[in-house]
Amino acid sequence: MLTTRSLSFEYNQANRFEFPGLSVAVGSDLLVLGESGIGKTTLLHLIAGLQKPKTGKILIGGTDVARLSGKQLDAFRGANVGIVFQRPHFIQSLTLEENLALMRFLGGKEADPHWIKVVLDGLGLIGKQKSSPRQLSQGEQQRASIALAVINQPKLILADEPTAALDDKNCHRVVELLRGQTKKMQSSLVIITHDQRLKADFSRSVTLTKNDSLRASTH
Ligand SMILES: Nc1ncnc2c1ncn2[C@@H]1O[C@H](COP(=O)(O)OP(=O)(O)OP(=O)(O)O)[C@@H](O)[C@H]1O
Repeated sequence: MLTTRSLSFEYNQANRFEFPGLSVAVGSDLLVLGESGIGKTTLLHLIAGLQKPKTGKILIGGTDVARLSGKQLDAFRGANVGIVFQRPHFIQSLTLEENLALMRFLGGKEADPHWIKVVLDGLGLIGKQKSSPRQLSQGEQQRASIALAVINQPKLILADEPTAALDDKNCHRVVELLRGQTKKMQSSLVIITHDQRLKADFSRSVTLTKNDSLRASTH
């Protein structure tokens, strides 16, 4: 479960943001849309605890991440937040299953080869566990980055432009996989994107907009 309230942030006078409150229930999802430069990645970084908000609360399963710092925050993020980046982040010298095992270690979870197989199977990657990330196709890499994000059974899955580089067929497939994993693990999913193709796939969306003072609106 994710709830944000009164979130604001500023890099400097010219780049100040006030974000709308978000609420995503367990097993549910939300699409956050907005044009380039509107603050989508900034919002994702605030929710993930990678940047500190100027004001506001970010509750993930009841814990206010805006109040955590240092090691507490790193441990909380590792165990509870899975991030799908636009370009996958792998350690190229490790196989796919070794990357997943390392992610579990970093999240403070026990190595669990059976669970790693279950996740790879669910994402259509079961034959690829011994492959190096660079041997995977672009679509396979994107599914592997979903595997990295969900391997620790996070309370919250954040996806930053996960479909930008994909064709229509793979775009909708990635969304279905993300939603399927979210339901299966009873997580909450937030997808942040400017990819308008996704709008039809989601019943709940928020569009970040800008006017005289930067503000955001909910639809
Ligand atoms: N470290 C920084 N210092 C100053 N300004 C920044 C910094 N990072 C981002 N910005 C500015 O803040 C604004 C929002 O950036 P952000 O990356 O959140 O936008 P975005 O909506 O994700 O854009 P895109 O879709 O192009 O990735 C931009 O105008 C950007 O130039």
